[in-house]
Parts: sequence; structure tokens; C-alpha cells
Amino acid sequence: MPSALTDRPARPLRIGAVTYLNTVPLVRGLQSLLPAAEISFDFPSRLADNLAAGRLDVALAPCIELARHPEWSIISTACIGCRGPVLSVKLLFRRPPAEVATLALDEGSRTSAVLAQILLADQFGVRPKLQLLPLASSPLDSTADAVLVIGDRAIRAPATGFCQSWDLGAEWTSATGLPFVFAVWAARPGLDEPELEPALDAARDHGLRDLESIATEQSAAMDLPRPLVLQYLRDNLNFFLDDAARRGLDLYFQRAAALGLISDQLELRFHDCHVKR
Ligand SMILES: C=C(O[C@@H]1C=C(C(=O)O)C=C[C@H]1O)C(=O)O
Repeated sequence: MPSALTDRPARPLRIGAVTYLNTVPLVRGLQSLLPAAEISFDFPSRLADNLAAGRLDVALAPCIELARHPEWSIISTACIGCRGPVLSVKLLFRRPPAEVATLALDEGSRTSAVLAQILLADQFGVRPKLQLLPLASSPLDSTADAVLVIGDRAIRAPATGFCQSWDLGAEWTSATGLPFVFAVWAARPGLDEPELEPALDAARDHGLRDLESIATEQSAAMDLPRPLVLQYLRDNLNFFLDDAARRGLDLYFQRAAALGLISDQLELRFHDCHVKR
């Protein structure tokens, strides 16, 4: 039923969040802040597709997708980023980087899929042929010269079977001196939910105050050492889209455009236009 005031169907706000450990601090308090919202979890690439298809109102979307959907706006200062090694975005090499002719990309990824191509092109001048690493396949199943894996499975990525591995957060920061941003909260056009932005920011702040208990709970749930989980959430990840993170994002988009991986007319849109370029 359309509501009389807004003329839109009165349905719950549909929020899509990433299904990895990195997102737990961002969403832990969200349901109690937005009791009527429907929060679902999926892989980053699917969240982007679902937001684009109108199946979600807001999603923790791979930031490269902002370039492909200029109609989306960023709706929170909460993000998934890093300022150095990230631990969960890895490029595993079967051949030395300068000899990479085939690159398999984690099906769950969009941002890191482009980041891997930027780093290989900028540092070694290689433009490999792309393949898909399906979500259900192990990197060991792929015969590509280099294999990108992200998320929880990258934290556990195999140490054997590959001659070298890059942590893409570390590679980006040592090449540029800037932080990196993997995903941001993006809203579909026309979304009018004034309580959403403060809730997303507050949920992040709440999660960060609760890292010790999240680490205890998640290390048991994921069978990972608690110190590793705590270090990942507290030290590797950065959850703030601040000025330095935005400079990293700008440079990433510039490099992606220079390589023809996105159009070069990107202008980031922020909800309510409270941050302008
Ligand atoms: C740090 C990470 O960032 C992720 C990487 C993404 C991508 O490559 O598209 C998208 C969302 C994030 O969850 C990770 O998943 O390990």
C-alpha cells in the first residue's frame, strides 16, 4: 500500500551488508538502531547487483561500483578500508608478477578485482587476461598465474602452492602513501530515510567500542585465533571515510580510469550533499 505522505510503498528499509568478518563491527548494533529495517548479508559483488536491480535500498557496496552507478550516493562515514596491510585481500602468484599473463578474480570482489589490475599494470606493466574464481572454488583449483581472493577465505589463504603473495592493502599504501577504501554504504537514488545515516555511523561507533567481545565471539565462530581476529578488526581495518581515505579513493579512481577500467567522469555523490567536491 502506498503511504499517503510519500506515495511510495510502505515497506521496510532493505539494507544489504557484507557477509564477512570485516563487517561485524559495522552492523552489530544496527538492528536495534533501525528496528523496522530488513538486514540481509551477501558477498560484495552480489550486494552491488542487488542494489542496482532495486532489490536493496542501501548496501555496503564495493566502491568501484560508484563509478558504474553515478546515481548512487554515499550515505555514511562508515566504510571498510585499511591504512596498510589488510590481511583479507590477497593476490597469490604462481609466477613472478612481471610474468603474469592470466589473473583469476574472486567472484565476490569488484573493488579489489580492479585494484589487482592497477597494481600489476603500474608496478610491472602487465595487463593479464581475466578469469573468474567462483565463490565455491578454492584458489588451489585455479591454474591462473595469479589468483585474487578476498574476505574470510583470504584470511586463511593457502601458504603452499604459490611462489609469492601480495597483501593488496600493503601494496597500495606502500606505492601511494594513502589509505585504501574497499566498500562504502551506498544508497539508491531517491532514498529518503533521515534516520539511516546517523544509524550507520552510530552502529560503527558502537561496534568499535565492542571489539573485544566481537573478537571473542567471532574467533570461536570462525575457529580463528582470538588475537588474530582482534588485530584484524582493530589494526588492519579502517572504518572511517575521512579525508585521507577519500584521497586514496580519488587516486584509485584516477588509476582505474587511466587504465580504461572505468569511465573517467566520476564524481562522488554524498547523500544530502553535505560533503561536496
Ligand atoms: C577488506 C575487504 O574488503 C572487501 C572487498 C571488496 C571488493 O574487493 O570488492 C568489497 C567489500 C569488502 O568486504 C575484504 O573483504 O577482505
